[in-house]
Amino acid sequence: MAEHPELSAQERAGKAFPVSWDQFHRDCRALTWRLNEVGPFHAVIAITRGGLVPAAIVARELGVRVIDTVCIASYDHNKQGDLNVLKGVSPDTAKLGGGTGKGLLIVDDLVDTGKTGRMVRDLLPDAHFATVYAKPKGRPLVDTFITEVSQDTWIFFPWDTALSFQPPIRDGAA
Ligand SMILES: O=P(O)(O)OC[C@H]1O[C@H](OP(=O)(O)OP(=O)(O)O)[C@H](O)[C@@H]1O
Ligand SMILES: Nc1nc2[nH]cnc2c(=O)[nH]1
Ligand SMILES: [Mg+2]
Repeated sequence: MAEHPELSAQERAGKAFPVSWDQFHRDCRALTWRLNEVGPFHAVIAITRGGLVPAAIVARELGVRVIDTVCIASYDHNKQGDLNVLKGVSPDTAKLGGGTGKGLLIVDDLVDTGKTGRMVRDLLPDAHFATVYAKPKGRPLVDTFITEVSQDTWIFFPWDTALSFQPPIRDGAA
């Protein structure tokens, strides 16, 4: 970050990895196949907001109906600032996890630098932490993930994007 402070994380990333709804759904189902070998889980905890969509799909596939959130804000659009825990797990969920998160499944869309992952690990050290995508810096913090992308890739999620015209590759499209 210090090398190009004027650039956003997205601009520094360079490569774009756009993900469609269909692809995301398939990746979440693939994640659940792996998680099904690890559970059962008492509850699913979504790291908002990006974790809400994968958490809904994973909870549906695992048959888990207790769903909680940890609300963390770090990137303001695409620049990472200080992490801010706006809401922790509810007392009911904390009790299910024996205080340390044992038997709880934390879900997020991705790990990048690992700062968010580190914070949830500190909150619930014995919980299982799953993400759909992982970049190398954050990967050691995740127990289960599906696809690794390089650190200089920016993932575009379907809820942040819309279909738009693309110029032909011959004319210089990326
Ligand atoms: O590994 P890190 O470098 O911490 O980055 C990963 C986090 O960044 C994004 O969330 P963001 O803070 O942008 O909030 P959002 O989920 O509400 O979009 C993403 O959903 C992860 O939670
Ligand atoms: N959408 C999106 N948000 C992020 N937050 C941290 N890294 C990323 C990324 O690659 N894509
Ligand atoms: Mg997030």
